[in-house]
Amino acid sequence: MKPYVILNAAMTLDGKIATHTGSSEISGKEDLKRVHRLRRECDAIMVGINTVLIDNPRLTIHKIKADKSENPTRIVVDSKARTPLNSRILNKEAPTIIATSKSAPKERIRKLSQKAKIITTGNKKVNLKKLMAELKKMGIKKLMLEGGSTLNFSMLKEGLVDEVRVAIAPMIVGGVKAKTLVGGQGIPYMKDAIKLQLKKYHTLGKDLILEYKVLKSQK
Ligand SMILES: NC(=O)C1=CN([C@@H]2O[C@H](COP(=O)(O)OP(=O)(O)OC[C@H]3O[C@@H](n4cnc5c(N)ncnc54)[C@H](O)[C@@H]3O)[C@@H](O)[C@H]2O)C=CC1
Ligand SMILES: Nc1nc(O)c(N)c(N[C@@H]2O[C@H](COP(=O)(O)O)[C@@H](O)[C@H]2O)n1
Repeated sequence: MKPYVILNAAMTLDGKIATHTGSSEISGKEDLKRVHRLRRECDAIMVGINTVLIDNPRLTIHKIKADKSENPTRIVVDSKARTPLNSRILNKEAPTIIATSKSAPKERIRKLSQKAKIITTGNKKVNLKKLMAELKKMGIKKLMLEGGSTLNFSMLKEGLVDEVRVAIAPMIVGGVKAKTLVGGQGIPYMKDAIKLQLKKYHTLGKDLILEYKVLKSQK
């Protein structure tokens, strides 16, 4: 049992979700409104620790009108409990969960537990399947995965993503070190690629929105 997971991101035409310096303002203002409407539909938003360290995101609904009570729960996948105590994700605008592993230092867990709920799964890194099961038990039915590149790969590889929604901005930045929509170790052979089915597409301002269903592998 797991929540229904929607991976959402904005990328340039060359598939980058940030430049090599970490700059990532890609979506146009219309797309940001779409993203925040999607946030409002979800019970939780999940990101990887690097996204927190680089972007210091709020992960609340703040580009459209919404009541504070509508903010989804924020989740950081943070094996070693590195989330800075002054990060915006730990403010009082919404509940926060820090998903850690057994390798996290006890003292960091103690400090973070004063500001967030801690869920520990996995030995060295977070066990995403177990985390998803825990979240479902807690009543999280619909989860928005908001990156970054490394976490997107792990979630797709584990078969935990149900839908992929991307905004393609009419921009190209290049750079071998610039993060792409899906990074991680990658899949060695094209025959083993994660297969998708295009369900919807439309333009939104200057961006092109593509919505895919993830096809479950027959392994
Ligand atoms: N344009 C967009 O829509 C978005 C862009 N970004 C950008 O993505 C970049 C960050 O991406 P990444 O560096 O790839 O980091 P990430 O945000 O995906 O975090 C990855 C880290 O999560 C931790 N982790 C723990 N357990 C894990 C597991 N089982 N699987 C995977 N990761 C696990 C590891 O420490 C790992 O290095 C930033 O520059 C950010 O701005 C992030 C979100 C959306
Ligand atoms: N959809 C989308 N478009 C972009 O251009 C982006 N840079 C992102 N980034 C994601 O949104 C987070 C920032 O959220 P707040 O505005 O601080 O609430 C950022 O950390 C990425 O996860 N997404």
